[in-house]
Amino acid sequence: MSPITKTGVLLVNQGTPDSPSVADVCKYLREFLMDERVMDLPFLKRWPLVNLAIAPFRAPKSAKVYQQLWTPEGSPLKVYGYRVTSLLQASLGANYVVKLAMRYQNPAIEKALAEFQAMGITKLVIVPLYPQYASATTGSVHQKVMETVTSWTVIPEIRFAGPFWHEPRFIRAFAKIGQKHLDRENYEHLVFTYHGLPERQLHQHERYSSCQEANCQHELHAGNQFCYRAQCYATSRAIALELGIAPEDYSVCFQSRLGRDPWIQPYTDDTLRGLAAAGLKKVLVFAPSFIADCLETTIEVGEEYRELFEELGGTHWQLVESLNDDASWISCLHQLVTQQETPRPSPKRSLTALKKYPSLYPISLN
Ligand SMILES: C=CC1=C(C)c2cc3[nH]c(cc4nc(cc5[nH]c(cc1n2)c(C)c5CCC(=O)O)C(CCC(=O)O)=C4C)c(C)c3C=C
Ligand SMILES: [Fe+2]
Ligand SMILES: [Fe+2]
Repeated sequence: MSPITKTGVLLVNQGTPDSPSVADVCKYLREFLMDERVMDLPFLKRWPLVNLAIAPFRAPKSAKVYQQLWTPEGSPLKVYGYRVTSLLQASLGANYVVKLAMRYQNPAIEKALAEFQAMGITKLVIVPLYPQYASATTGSVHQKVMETVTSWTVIPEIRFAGPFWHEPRFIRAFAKIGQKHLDRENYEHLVFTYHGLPERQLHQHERYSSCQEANCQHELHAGNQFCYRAQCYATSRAIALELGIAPEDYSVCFQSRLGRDPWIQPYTDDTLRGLAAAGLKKVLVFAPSFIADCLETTIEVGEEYRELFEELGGTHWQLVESLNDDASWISCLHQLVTQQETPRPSPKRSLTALKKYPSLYPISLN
């Protein structure tokens, strides 16, 4: 029997409820928020907080919003996930088997990995679909995959691709979609809004990435390369550079705060209040911590923040569509899968991104 030479590719996104019913949303929230990397509290504090307070009270409210988001084919995150999986399979060809998994709920990571195992595949590329690294997202996917394969007799060769906050194909894909809006309307300002994180999680990141700088939003280099906040600012700089937008003409902010603890600032609602107070009325909004439209983009940014901006006197709050099944995004994924390793900020490597986006790495790395 000839050995299996195919490479398994597992695309992994955050996950979404199986249906927009209160019961399924509650199940999803429980699994999601019981992840210690998401709610970084000891089990005895996390369990009652999630199961007795947050999930049962949040589920009915979130279910209503999911009902607004739901399409006839299902949740957009999953619908686009499957489309991207087929398109990437076509792009990579017969030497690869591409599957989709979600970190929480379905399709489950364990099931996808078991299918690869049953096929005899011993070489895997895992692609967490988060452009910027966070322990709560990318880190959690890595952990789940490693926990799953740890009991196997033959542990496959595994490469974790990304993060890809600086990949030129990713930057250009977002810029190209944004440019269509800029061609149609004369926007006064750009906003880059990212999913937030509790501030204390950022400090944990900083310990691991040795980022001690208060101003990591201005610099990204080998020392702070895993700082989520620094990566978000670097993505924004790169997209703005690609579009020829000056630093004073865009703002970076963080959304989706949950609970009372401080999250990374500036908050998106404060930023848009500041823009409205400055008399700005036409704003184009990017959400580049997401690679597909989902609750946090379509509803939170596209509707809730738009309503707030309009109440404050704004006339245009236009969300740039996410990458979804865009051809340049598929080409970015192809590159992430087939390149030997994901380029990182380093003085020794000649990065395409470094040449194209020198301001991403503004300091000496010696
Ligand atoms: C982009 C990366 C994401 C980070 C970082 C992240 C951190 C994070 N999220 C929560 C709590 C919630 N997030 C919710 C939805 C949600 N989050 C992401 C991505 C990141 N989360 C996505 C893509 C989605 C949308 C999923 C969809 O079905 O469309 C939700 C559920 C929705 C709601 O009830 O509002 C919660 C809750 C925390 C606590 C956290 C960091 C610690
Ligand atoms: Fe989230
Ligand atoms: Fe930092």
